[in-house]
Amino acid sequence: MSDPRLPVTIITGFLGAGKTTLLNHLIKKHPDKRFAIIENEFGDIGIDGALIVEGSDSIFELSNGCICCTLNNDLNDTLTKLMAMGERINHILVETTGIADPLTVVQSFLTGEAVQRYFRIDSVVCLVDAEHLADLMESEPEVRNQLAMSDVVLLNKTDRVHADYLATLRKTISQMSPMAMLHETTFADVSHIDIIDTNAYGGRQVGTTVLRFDATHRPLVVSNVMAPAFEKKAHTHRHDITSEGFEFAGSFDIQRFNAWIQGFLYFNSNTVYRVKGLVSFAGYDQLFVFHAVRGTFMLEKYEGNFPGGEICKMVFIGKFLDRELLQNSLEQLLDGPMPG
Ligand SMILES: Nc1nc2c(ncn2[C@@H]2O[C@H](COP(=O)(O)OP(=O)(O)OP(=O)(O)O)[C@@H](O)[C@H]2O)c(=O)[nH]1
Repeated sequence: MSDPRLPVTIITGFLGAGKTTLLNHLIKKHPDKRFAIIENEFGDIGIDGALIVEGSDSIFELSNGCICCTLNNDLNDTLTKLMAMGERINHILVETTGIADPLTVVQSFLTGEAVQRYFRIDSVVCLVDAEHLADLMESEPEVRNQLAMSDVVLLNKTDRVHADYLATLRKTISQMSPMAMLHETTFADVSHIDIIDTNAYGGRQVGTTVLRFDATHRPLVVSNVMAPAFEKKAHTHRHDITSEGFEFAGSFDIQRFNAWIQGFLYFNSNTVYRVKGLVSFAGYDQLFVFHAVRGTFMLEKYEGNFPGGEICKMVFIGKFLDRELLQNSLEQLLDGPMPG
């Protein structure tokens, strides 16, 4: 008998690796699915929700924190709401923040009898940015945790590195995550790869001895797959990465913006990991999406519904961010006479 529980795909991967891009591919690839999406953003100004293509009526945004620590209770509340939605959904996609430890997110689905009875983790999918993996493995412990917890690894952005280098990356990844299925992708294109309903997580549990079963709880047995009852560890990891969000009711001058952002990213590429924006520019009657991952950036037309008006939302994620300096710099980019 097939497992009647609601499958959950957890999408992890460092900042800018391609998680939202994958999510959009999955929605388009599976028009038959009634997805609920849990979108977690590290910052008070949410942008990712606006970047998700049409196809799901149920998007839960958990912003201003990380579901692996401060927002863990919010995640539990969301799971309670999802349980009440019944047949309206048949698969859950969770996009974690780029700095989340997926273990804690996984634990949320394995803690509490009602949750264990209702949900099953289908797989933990990790997006890897081929261009930046080597540097990030050195500086960001979360990247190692994300790889270690994954059942499926998508080595993404293969267009950004030399083909010979991919062999080295494959070796590094298989050392960190020997049990994961590894695929190479560009723009997280999974049209030829099965990601949904692979039961990779359950498959991993059968016969594995690395997960510790807590003898004080009776583990649920469903289709011969044991769900381990994790002991919730005190969560000690500390994010020294911070996020600063800004919102202006106005438009940027495109030339000032271009000149400033290029210099800013060039001089701060070691500390600014990610910049996202939804921006209007003076003289253009549409919104633009701005993405920067380290020094690389792109600007594209916003395809979603835009009620009109002028708005500029920018989010910066990195280390040692100076809010006041950023605020002053962005104000100078607004259309009109340069402020004092
Ligand atoms: N060159 C290239 N760019 C990519 C690829 N995949 C995604 N991108 C771009 O990388 C940027 C970040 O992609 P997202 O999907 O937003 O990344 P994310 O992991 O959701 O980012 P966060 O939510 O900030 O952690 C966007 O501009 C994407 O278009 C790829 O394979 N190659």
